[in-house]
Amino acid sequence: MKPSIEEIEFHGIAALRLNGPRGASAVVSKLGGQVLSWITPDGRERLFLSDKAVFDGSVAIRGGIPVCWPQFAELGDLPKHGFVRTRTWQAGAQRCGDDYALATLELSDDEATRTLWPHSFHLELTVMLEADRLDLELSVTNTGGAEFAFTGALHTYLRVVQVEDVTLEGLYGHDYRDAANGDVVIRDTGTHIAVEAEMDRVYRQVRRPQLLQAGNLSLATQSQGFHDVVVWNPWVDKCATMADMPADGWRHMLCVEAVAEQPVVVPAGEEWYGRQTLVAV
Ligand SMILES: O=P(O)(O)OC[C@H]1O[C@@H](O)[C@H](O)[C@@H](O)[C@@H]1O
Repeated sequence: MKPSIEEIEFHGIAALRLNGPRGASAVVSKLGGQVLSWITPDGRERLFLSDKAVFDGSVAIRGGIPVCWPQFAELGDLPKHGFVRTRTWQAGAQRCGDDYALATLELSDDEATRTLWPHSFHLELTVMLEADRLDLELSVTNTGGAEFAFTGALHTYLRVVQVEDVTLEGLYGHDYRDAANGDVVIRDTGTHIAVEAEMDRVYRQVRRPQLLQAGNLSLATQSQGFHDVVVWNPWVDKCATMADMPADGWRHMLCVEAVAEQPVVVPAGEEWYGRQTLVAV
């Protein structure tokens, strides 16, 4: 079947389904401009979506690939992770070829966003699905008359069978801020990371791709424009405090996020791009 794109309802909300080559598919919700599902040709769902996720826009949808913007985490006075996760984006350009399907979602400032953050902007999230690969690009255009600065992330929730059994390679030799342990900055000296407790690490200036290995399944991630990588798992206790996570949710996810932790300055009229690529290998 040739790649195609259709408008669907997913958990009761408007979304686009990208049907890619060899049976690959992805679902992108208009709420949040958020990828919620990515299935590779082997039939496996690669993204975690919480069974208790809320789809009414009152809180961000827990799982998939939320867009955090114009603030990452609590690095400022805005709501945590900014405000675009709970806004409705508009469908933009769509294109399909023999080996890809591509869709763009767009969001601009309005009165409500300007009340929170007094700047004019236009965001485009472009999702390109190929057989074993998913590319996300966030473009930020400053449509106002003065420069602004933002932090942000593509907050990717990877689905894993059992997080205790996975390793993540590619972060050797990088400094990280350990947000789960008093924000101390540590240099990673291990060849890989294993998750054995709550983990909330901001790896800085990451230059290499990361490789998530889980038994005979591997997934590579790489980012451009976003210079930092966050590795996050809430583990048992924090997960238990999260209303939109099942008790065992922590076990089935690992966030490997493409992050801009240092403020990115966009002059008036200019554009910035950041990307994250996920490849099933
Ligand atoms: O619950 P939220 O707002 O989606 O945030 C989830 C997590 O997102 C991660 O990016 C942060 O590093 C964590 O500190 C945070 O807890």
